[in-house]
Amino acid sequence: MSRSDSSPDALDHEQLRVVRGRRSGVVIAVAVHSTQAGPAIGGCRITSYSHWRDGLDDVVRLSRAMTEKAALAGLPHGGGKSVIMDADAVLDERDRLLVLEDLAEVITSLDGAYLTGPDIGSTPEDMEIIHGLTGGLAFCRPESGGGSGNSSTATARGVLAALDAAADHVFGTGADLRVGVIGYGSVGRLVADELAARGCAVTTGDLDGSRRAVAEAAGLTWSTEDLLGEEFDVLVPAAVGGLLSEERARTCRARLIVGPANNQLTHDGVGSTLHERGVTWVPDVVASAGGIIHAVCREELGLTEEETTRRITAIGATVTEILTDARESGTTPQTAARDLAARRRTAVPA
Ligand SMILES: NC(=O)c1ccc[n+]([C@@H]2O[C@H](COP(=O)([O-])OP(=O)(O)OC[C@H]3O[C@@H](n4cnc5c(N)ncnc54)[C@H](O)[C@@H]3O)[C@@H](O)[C@H]2O)c1
Repeated sequence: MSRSDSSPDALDHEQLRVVRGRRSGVVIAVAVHSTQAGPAIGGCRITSYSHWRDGLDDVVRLSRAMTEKAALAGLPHGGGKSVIMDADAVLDERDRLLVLEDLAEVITSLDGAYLTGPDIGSTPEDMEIIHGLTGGLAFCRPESGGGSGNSSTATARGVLAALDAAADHVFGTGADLRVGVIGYGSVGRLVADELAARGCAVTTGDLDGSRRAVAEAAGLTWSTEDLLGEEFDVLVPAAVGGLLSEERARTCRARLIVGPANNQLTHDGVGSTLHERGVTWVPDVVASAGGIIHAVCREELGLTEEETTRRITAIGATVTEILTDARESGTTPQTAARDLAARRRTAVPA
């Protein structure tokens, strides 16, 4: 490791850099969890923390999850993540550039071990800038710059593949589903609208009430209630992470939970609570991978859109494998996903 850190969670990381940017003065952390299968990939999160240690915890946790996500998706990559710990520092365009230059400097110093992409607070346009400054170490650039563009459509496609496979596993093929979608944003909207178009009874809600008219026009029921407490066959978390706490896992009334939000569980034990209550939870590292599969396949591997779509849809087969393994071995889907990721990490195709 490049820097010693008191957090034991960071000790399984190959590299961890925490710097105060010399141009911006902002604290930036970059974590490379693994390069075993190839260079680490993972987005750049720009957000504010009450203490820099919280940002460090985030980058460590998120980069480890990226190693699992890349392995489960069959990508020739390990996991990494970067965190810029002051969202206010990028409000002004000139200041934003200084922060991006600082981040690019850290990425360059890692000698190709880490490639970044967009995450909360960062954009495809930011990736264009970092791509230029680092000589190509950023993905998900705008289509106008030769990149693969917005990842929401691919992410939604992956969520639908995961949902279809999991619903077949839990309810049997062709069941009429009542679905709740938490968050009617870029991905949630695509998933909710598609399910409604297929004839499912879909309820959605969003902190942003201005989305209600669009949702209702698409045939959805709008709710201002906490959808975790409502009765659904399937619940799709498509808002922020950390939605499923121990307490909420004990009271939630859905039978299946599958969605794109990253880091849905507040801690690993929540997965066991859901399992004990007979709620099937599809790990977000599997369900949310469509976007990154699209970016890597199009920008790096040079695959056609058709082949890329095939790889995204294969998320469904991975979900079936995980849920079948969990059922047969009596473990949680989380444990089954980790085991499968470990097996795939050593056998990643190009
Ligand atoms: N966009 C992608 O390609 C992608 C890829 C992987 C994972 N994800 C994850 O999926 C989730 C959704 O991504 P997105 O791109 O649609 O984000 P988004 O910001 O476009 O949409 C999220 C929506 O959730 C709403 N929201 C926030 N907190 C809420 C709450 N407590 N209750 C109800 N609504 C709430 C927001 O108002 C917003 O409309 C995020 O967690 C993101 O990290 C997205």
